Amino acid sequence: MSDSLERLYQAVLAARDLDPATSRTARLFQRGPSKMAKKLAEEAIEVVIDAVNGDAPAVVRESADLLYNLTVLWASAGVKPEDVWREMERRERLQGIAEKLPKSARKLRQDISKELSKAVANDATAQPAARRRIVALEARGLRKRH
Ligand SMILES: N=c1c2ncn([C@@H]3O[C@H](COP(=O)(O)OP(=O)(O)OP(=O)(O)O)[C@@H](O)[C@H]3O)c2ncn1[C@@H]1O[C@H](COP(=O)(O)O)[C@@H](O)[C@H]1O
Repeated sequence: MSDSLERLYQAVLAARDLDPATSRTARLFQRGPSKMAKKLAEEAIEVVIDAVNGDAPAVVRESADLLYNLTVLWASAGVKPEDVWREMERRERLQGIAEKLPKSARKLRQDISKELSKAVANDATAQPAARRRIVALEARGLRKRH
């Protein structure tokens, strides 16, 4: 799939400067990111409607339109397909690591990050409770890295 999207992305880049009268892509670039975003959102809704209606062939067609409009928006935003593949691979690795963590450790890390982000969100100095929560976490043997 990534090959097809990469070829489409290159075709979109090539069409960007064509005559808007004959190239939809050139017309989208001429009309700018808000028009691109509107078209992408419309296509996403069309995919949803066809999926809810159980119309698989229509989902296929609208998904192709959706991916086309997404690559146009990527090009406009300066995003390359490989940027997205890299992010997906990063998440895959994270998921892999998370799955390897023992449940207790993973749950504990989730508790810690929740507590610490709460403490950061509030003004920790003015919120003694937040400090107490962090101290409590430290007491559970989770020393800050120095
Ligand atoms: N992959 C696509 C592609 N997929 C979908 N579309 C267009 O996107 C539209 C999406 O369906 P819509 O129902 O929203 O379109 P519509 O009914 O015409 O509605 P409006 O957008 O006109 O309001 C369709 O009209 C398709 O023509 C595409 N247009 C171009 N490409 C490729 O983009 C490259 C550049 O082509 P040009 O834009 O024609 O230069 C080429 O490689 C093309 O194959």
